[in-house]
Amino acid sequence: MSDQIVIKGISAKGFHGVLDHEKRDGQTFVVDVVMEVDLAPAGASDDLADTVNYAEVAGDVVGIIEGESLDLIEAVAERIATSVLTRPLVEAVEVVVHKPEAPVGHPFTDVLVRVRRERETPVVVALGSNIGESLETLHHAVVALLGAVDIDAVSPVVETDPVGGPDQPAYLNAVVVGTTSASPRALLRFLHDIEHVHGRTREVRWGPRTLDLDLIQYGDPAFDTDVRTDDTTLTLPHPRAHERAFVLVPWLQADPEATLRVDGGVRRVEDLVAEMDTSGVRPGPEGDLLDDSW
Ligand SMILES: Nc1ncnc2c1ncn2[C@@H]1O[C@H](COP(=O)(O)OP(=O)(O)OP(=O)(O)O)[C@@H](O)[C@H]1O
Ligand SMILES: Nc1nc2c(c(=O)[nH]1)N=C(CO)CN2
Repeated sequence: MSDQIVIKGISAKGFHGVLDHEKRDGQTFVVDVVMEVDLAPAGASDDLADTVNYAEVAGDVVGIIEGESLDLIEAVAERIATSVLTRPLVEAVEVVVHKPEAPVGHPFTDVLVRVRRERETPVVVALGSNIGESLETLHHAVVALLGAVDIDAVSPVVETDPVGGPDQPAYLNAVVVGTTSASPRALLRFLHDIEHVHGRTREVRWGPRTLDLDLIQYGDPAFDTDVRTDDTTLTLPHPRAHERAFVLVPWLQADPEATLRVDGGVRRVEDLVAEMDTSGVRPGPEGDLLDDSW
């Protein structure tokens, strides 16, 4: 990602510092923020909703400078970085906090700290294949996912009866859980690119496919940090995940503590699985999808 939104020289009075007089009298702090954001969607749509409103970010930064008194500019920078990363479109942020009136005791022009923080959002990706060498395809897809996802766990492979669509062969399904610094849309594009490499075409709804990668969840509903969107090009959480044993059974195997937002409420995947018919899901070929012995 090379696109950036840069705000330089946001200036406000704060009361941060180790010394008593710094906390009492205050001084000027100056902040630069560099946000890594995919600007192509806003470039095409000319719509503020597709990007990050820099005025809002500047307002948040001033709020932190003027807010709770901290000892260290490191802590000020960290709070600003955390605040900027709550915006789902920001994939990474660099924050510089300058303290040009710092009590250094010698002539100087500036003192500053610089931090860079990347988003590390928990994500769940479901994989399916029922055409070609499905096991090999799933293995290659999991390895390709490493380009955007730090993988925490890969489920065992399950063999599943097809759900919906025309008459078609059984599927191999699996689920990957991990974290990503990519935005939801950037991650979906990445998934589509992997599908494309494996010759995925979209002709029949729920029809047979060489490879299907679905973004099931982005963020953690247990901490209310999951992204919710009704947009048909990216719906989160995936609108059919809660009723699909071929997603929930392997997901539970990969993460026994998993939770999913269903109709606005947070449900344990373990409970959802206990309530559903799982007779169409069987153990698949044994082995580790990340292992290159396939
Ligand atoms: N959470 C999501 N994960 C993946 N694709 C999504 C998601 N939300 C919306 N989509 C959109 O759905 C479109 C169709 O995706 P796809 O062809 O994989 O559907 P499908 O696998 O046949 O059906 P299903 O969506 O029920 O799994 C994609 O172009 C994508 O933009
Ligand atoms: N068993 C199974 N059935 C499906 C699957 C799948 O991955 N496994 N994917 C579908 C559309 O995404 C439709 N039906």
